[in-house]
Amino acid sequence: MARVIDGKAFAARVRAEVAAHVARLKAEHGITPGLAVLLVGEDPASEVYVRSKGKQTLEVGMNSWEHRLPVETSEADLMALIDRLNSDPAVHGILVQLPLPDHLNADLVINSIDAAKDVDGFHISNVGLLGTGQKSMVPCTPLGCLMMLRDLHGNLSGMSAVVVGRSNIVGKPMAQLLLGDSCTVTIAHSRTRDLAEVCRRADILVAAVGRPEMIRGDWVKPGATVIDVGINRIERNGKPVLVGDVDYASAAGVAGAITPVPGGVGPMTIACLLANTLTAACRANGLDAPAGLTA
Ligand SMILES: NC(=O)C1=CN([C@@H]2O[C@H](COP(=O)(O)OP(=O)(O)OC[C@H]3O[C@@H](n4cnc5c(N)ncnc54)[C@H](OP(=O)(O)O)[C@@H]3O)[C@@H](O)[C@H]2O)C=CC1
Ligand SMILES: Nc1nc(=O)c2c([nH]1)NC[C@@H]1CN(c3ccc(C(=O)N[C@@H](CCC(=O)O)C(=O)O)cc3)C=[N+]21
Repeated sequence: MARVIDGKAFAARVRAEVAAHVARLKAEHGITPGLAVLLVGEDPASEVYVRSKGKQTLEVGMNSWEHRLPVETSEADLMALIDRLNSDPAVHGILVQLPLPDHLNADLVINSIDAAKDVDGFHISNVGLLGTGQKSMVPCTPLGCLMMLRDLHGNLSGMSAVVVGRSNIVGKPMAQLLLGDSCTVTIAHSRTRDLAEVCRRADILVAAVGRPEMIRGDWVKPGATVIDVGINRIERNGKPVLVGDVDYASAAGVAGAITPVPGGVGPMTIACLLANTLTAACRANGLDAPAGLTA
């Protein structure tokens, strides 16, 4: 049976490390890192995440602001708020919760955030910096996956990595980070032929598809490390349950290590958001960001 990678415990360690650095920043430099989260409309899943982010931000000693805006908020009003936060020196990180309502252009909104405060790493400047191997803000979910992989394997150099999914928020940045660590990277997607065969080549298999339990045990190379990014709410025996993009029951029998859902990648995403806010606060004040909490 595969070793289960405990993302919840790992995330708690990351948060403790962030909290220690925050305490030192306050004591030695008088700086308190601050994160502003913007939520437009009332998506129930987003509500849960935003509340959880706010709570954990305060727990590590940072300032937290939540801006809840009505669903009919105009692009101009949202961007005016972002402008204010961009020029507020107490705000080191700005996150606009996605998805946005249809009448708002997410690219336009995200690119109006000061790239140095873009703790999601979605701004076009950060995407370009990551792609060219320069210092940037790195998307939280892929960063969390990378931290777990480095912890497990030490050096990823030369390993064969397959990322299933090519979204801008998970699949593509994940592939860039694995490439940066010298993996041989394949990006698979809905048009990939023989997906099962492609997956079976992976020493590291990252699933970011959004299809409940699509990746089965016989797609997994024996001993491979499986990272399941998927968060799918389905009904089983009449009860709502959370499952990943990997069929855990069959994959755990074949893999060498696997992340569960829940308790795997999800908690690491929020821990990395706090790490990125700390990184942004350090850099805004001309200080180095703590190694180990960045890519
Ligand atoms: N744990 C966490 O912190 C986070 C979890 N998530 C979860 O991760 C999953 C992926 O999210 P996200 O990247 O935003 O999703 P998107 O819907 O943006 O992208 C899904 C990707 O999967 C590909 N895909 C869809 N169906 C198939 C298929 N049958 N075979 C192969 N590839 C397929 C799509 O291919 P194509 O491009 O060809 O359409 C696309 O590239 C979701 O379950 C989401 O909830 C997301 C963010 C954070
Ligand atoms: N601008 C932006 N940045 C994001 O990073 C972002 C976003 N928008 N929109 C939505 C997705 C999704 N996402 C998750 C965060 C935490 C868990 C998480 O903590 N999951 C728990 C379970 C939580 C539950 O029970 O619902 C777990 O997997 O154990 C999951 C998913 C961040 N996202």
